[in-house]
Amino acid sequence: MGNSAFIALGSNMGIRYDYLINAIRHLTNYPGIQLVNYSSVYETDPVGYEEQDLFLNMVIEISTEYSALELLDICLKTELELGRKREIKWGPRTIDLDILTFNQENIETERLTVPHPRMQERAFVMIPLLEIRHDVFIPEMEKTFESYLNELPNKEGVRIWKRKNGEDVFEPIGS
Ligand SMILES: Nc1ncnc2c1ncn2[C@@H]1O[C@H](COP(=O)(O)OP(=O)(O)OP(=O)(O)O)[C@@H](O)[C@H]1O
Ligand SMILES: Nc1nc2c(c(=O)[nH]1)N=C(CO)CN2
Repeated sequence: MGNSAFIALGSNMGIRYDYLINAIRHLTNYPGIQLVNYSSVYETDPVGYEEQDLFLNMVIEISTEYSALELLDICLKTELELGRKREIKWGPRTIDLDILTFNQENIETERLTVPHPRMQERAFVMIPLLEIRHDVFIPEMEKTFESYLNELPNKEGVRIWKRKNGEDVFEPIGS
C-alpha cells in the first residue's frame, strides 16, 4: 500500500465511542485501506463553539492505495453513513473525519488542504497525533509538530478516556 495518512476522528453526540469505532470499521472495510496505528481515546473540551457537549477524539494512521482526494470522498461518505448532518459550524456532530497529513505532501485544492490548516492549534488533534507519531515533519512547515504542541495552551482540556467496568475513567495526560 503506497500512501501513509493520519486521520483525526471526533464525536460529541450519542454513544461517542461507538461512532469512533464504527468509523474505523467503515474505513478499513475498503480494500485499499489498512489500519497501521491508533491513539488512545481522549475526552476533550469543545473548542470553537463552546455551548456543546464534550468530544471524544482520537487519531489513526492508515496506509492506503487511494489518492488524497479519493480518501477525502471516502471520509465524507463515512460521515454521511454514520448520520453526520452539517448544521452549526464547529457544532455538534456524530462523527467528524479530518485528513491531517498525506505522505509528506502539501496539497491545496478547492476541496482539500493538507496538512489540515487548523491542526497545529488544536490540542485535541496534536496530543493524540504525537502519541502515535513523533517524527512527523512536513516540508514548508516552519516547525516540528512537537514544538507546535509544546507551545499550545489549554492542554488541560484534553484527558485520556477509558472505560473500566462500565464506567468512564479519566487520566490526565503525561501521568
Ligand atoms: N484536510 C481535510 N480533511 C477533511 N476535509 C477537508 C480537508 N481540507 C478541506 N476539507 C474540506 O472541508 C470540508 C469539511 O468541512 P467540515 O464541515 O467537516 O468542517 P469542520 O470539521 O466543521 O471544521 P474544521 O475543518 O475546522 O475541522 C470537506 O467537505 C472538505 O472538502
Ligand atoms: N474538543 C473538540 N472541539 C471541537 C472539535 C473536536 O473534534 N473536538 N471539532 C470541531 C469541528 O471541527 C470543533 N470543536
